Parts: sequence; C-alpha cells; structure tokens
Amino acid sequence: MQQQKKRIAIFGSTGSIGTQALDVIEANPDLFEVEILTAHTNDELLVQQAIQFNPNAVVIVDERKYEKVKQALASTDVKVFTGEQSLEEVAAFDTYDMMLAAIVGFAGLKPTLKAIENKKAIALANKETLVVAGDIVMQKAVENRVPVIPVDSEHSAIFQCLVGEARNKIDKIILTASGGPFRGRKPNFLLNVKRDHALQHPNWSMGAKITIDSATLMNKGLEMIEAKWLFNLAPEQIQVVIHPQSIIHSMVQFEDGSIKSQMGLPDMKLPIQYAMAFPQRIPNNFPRYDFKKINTLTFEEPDLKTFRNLALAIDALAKGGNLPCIMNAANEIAVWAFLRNRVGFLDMTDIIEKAMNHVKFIAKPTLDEYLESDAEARNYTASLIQM
Ligand SMILES: NC(=O)C1=CN([C@@H]2O[C@H](COP(=O)(O)OP(=O)(O)OC[C@H]3O[C@@H](n4cnc5c(N)ncnc54)[C@H](OP(=O)(O)O)[C@@H]3O)[C@@H](O)[C@H]2O)C=CC1
Ligand SMILES: CC(=O)[C@@H](O)[C@H](O)COP(=O)(O)O
Ligand SMILES: [Mn+2]
Repeated sequence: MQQQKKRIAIFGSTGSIGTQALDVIEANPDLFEVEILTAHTNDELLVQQAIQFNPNAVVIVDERKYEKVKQALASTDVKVFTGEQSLEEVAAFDTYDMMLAAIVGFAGLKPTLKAIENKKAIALANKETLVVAGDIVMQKAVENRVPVIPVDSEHSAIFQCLVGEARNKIDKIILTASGGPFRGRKPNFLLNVKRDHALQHPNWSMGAKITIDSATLMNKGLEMIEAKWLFNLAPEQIQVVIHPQSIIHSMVQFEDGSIKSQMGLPDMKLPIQYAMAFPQRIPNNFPRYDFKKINTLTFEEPDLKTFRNLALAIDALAKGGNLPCIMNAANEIAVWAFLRNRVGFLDMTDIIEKAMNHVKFIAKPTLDEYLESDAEARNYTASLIQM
C-alpha cells in the first residue's frame, strides 16, 4: 500500500535548518512534500525554493520584497503572503500535517502557538519558543494533543534515548556542549574577540545567532530551559558537560544508574529527518561515525566563571517565571549588537544581567505578560546599547 506523504510547512526555510530540511525532503520524495515555505528577507532563495518544491503558499515577511516575489512566482500556483501577521495566517491553514519551526528567535513563538492551536504536529528547532513561554506552549500542546518533537540535536538525542522508556523515571539528563571556539579561554582573551572569530564554530555550521550563543555558552543555557519544558524536568535534573568532539549528542541517566546516549557525527540532517519521519527511521547516505577515526571522546566541567551567560541561564532556569523570557530578549539584542561590532564579547553578559535585574519579575505570567516582558527587556537593552 502506498504511504500518504507528510505535508510539511517550513517556517524559516531560508535558514540553516530550513535548507537542510529541504535537502531531506528532496532525498525522500515518497515520504514528504512541501506545503508552506516562509522567509524573512531572503526573497531570492525563497523564490528558488518555491520553484523547486511547488508549495501551496510562501511568506516573505519583509513587505519591501513582496512585489518581487509575487512577480517571480506569477506563472506558478504558489500563493504569496507578506508581513509578520501572515506567518500566523498561514500557520492556521488546514492543508499541512507538520510545522518545522525553524525561524530564529522570539519571532517563532506566535506562529508555533498558532500551529498548535490548529492541531498540527511540531518539529521544533526554534528553542527560543520554549525559553520565552515554555509552560504555555507545552500546556497548549497537551490540550490540543499535538506532539512537539525536538530537532535541536541534544534534545533529539534525549528524545531518542527515551523511546520505549515511558514507564521509567529519569534520574537526570546530561546535555553535551562543544565548548565553542573559545573553550579553555579566559576573560582577558575574550575581552578582545571579534565576530568573525566567534562565528567559527569548531563542529557545526549554523546560523549566526546560534553560533554566537554557542561561543558564549548561552546556547547551552537556552537548551537547559528547553529541556525542562520538553521533558518535564526539575532544574537539578539537568546537567551540562563539555564534550569537545560533539559525537555524543546528549545522555539520559535512569533510576538504576544506567546511562543511555545517542551518538553520531555532528550533522543536523539526522535530527531534522528523525523529527519529520518519527516514529519511522529512514535510510540515508549521511557520513557515518567511525570509531577508528575519532577514537578519543573527552569530557570537562563548564567554566561558569568565564562563560557567565551559562550561569545567568542556570539562575533563570531556577527562578523561572518571566526571567528566561527577559534573558532571551536581552540576549537577542546583545547578540545582534555584537554581530554589528557595537558591543564587545563580554559586554553581552553585562547587558543581559542588567536587563534581568531591571525588568519586573512575574512568577506566573500570562501570554500577554510574556510578550510585555519581552518588549520591555528589548527596549531596556536597546537603551543600554544606545541603538
Ligand atoms: N542551525 C542549526 O544547526 C541549529 C539551529 N537550531 C535553532 O533553530 C532555529 C533556526 O536556526 P538557524 O537555521 O541556524 O537560523 P538562520 O539564521 O540560519 O535562519 C533563520 C531563519 O528564520 C528566518 N527569520 C529570521 N528572523 C525572522 C523574523 N523576524 N521573522 C520571520 N522569520 C525570520 C530567516 O529568514 P531570512 O534568512 O529569509 O532572513 C531564516 O529563514 C534557531 O532557533 C536555532 O537556535 C537548533 C539547533 C541547531
Ligand atoms: C547543532 C546543535 O544542536 C547546536 O545547538 C549545537 O549543539 C551547538 O553547539 P554547542 O554545543 O557548542 O552549543
Ligand atoms: Mn543544540
């Protein structure tokens, strides 16, 4: 019997995750088809993708690019939308089965919530969605019986380790971190590092924002908060260990002390494919890990005194409320400014810490309060940088 194709809506199709997802779809035309593609500014790539994959609809968020995209797709059946609100509009369509949430940052939150309300399965790359409003997102997913399948490599690893373990209690999870390009460095070195150096991740090729987050270890802090919501864990059940080779993608320790890990070469196509095809595993020709070639796997404690962003995130995880949301907003602005050489590497931490102390703490925020906290933290952070 022929299997029905899964109709995928890729939000953020022009990014690192989005383009790799399209590679997976191209390699598996019997399993997947593209229903929606969205981009922020990259109209040329979006048009190219639309011509190749023939979706029902595309969104170009940047309204200045709308006419150009419309013209380029005039001879096709592809519907073209523009503006920020159109992301939610197309997320409410009935014509897709799964959203791949691959927009970067806070901008991914509202369309993902809309897809959940629309009862669509979520393959979640956009970790900021859970950092900002994890309680509300996961609660809505339960209410609407929507699976949220992680794409982030560490969380995909944990998810894979938990298959078949529904009855068993987790003792703790161990998130692995590469340590980024500045592993082992001290503040006197970090004081002067510039964007181009910070953008050189040792193991992964990713978008600019997450690459800077990896260099500051904020990425691991965001991932601790992401893990709390995905796997319903207490803060003390989430541990971080530096593993410079990025071969073990993360681990779960159970009550009996047994530890399961998921391993492989650092390649995001695998967790993307796993989330899109779940519960099926599908064959591929991705390069395989060879124990003879990389035969030393090492582990270290993270240096929280030097990489203070991770310490801030651990604090936000412990205190909860709107603090992770405030931290995330300040971090997005700080990274944006660092990428434009407006602030130094270590300034980012000072800026985030100030915002976390400035914006009023709310223990159990509503969605509107999360949105307000985000806006307030952004305004305050921008005023510090004098943007
Ligand atoms: N890259 C990776 O390997 C991994 C990424 N992730 C997470 O996945 C998410 C995506 O990361 P990545 O692919 O690296 O990011 P990229 O920067 O490469 O891509 C981001 C995508 O989001 C779009 N976008 C950016 N801003 C907006 C906005 N305001 N509104 C709507 N769309 C927007 C971009 O559009 P355009 O390009 O057209 O401007 C692009 O399609 C992040 O949350 C990241 O943390 C998690 C694990 C690994
Ligand atoms: C590929 C992926 O999931 C990234 O989040 C990656 O883990 C970043 O590497 P770090 O471990 O350096 O943060
Ligand atoms: Mn990750």
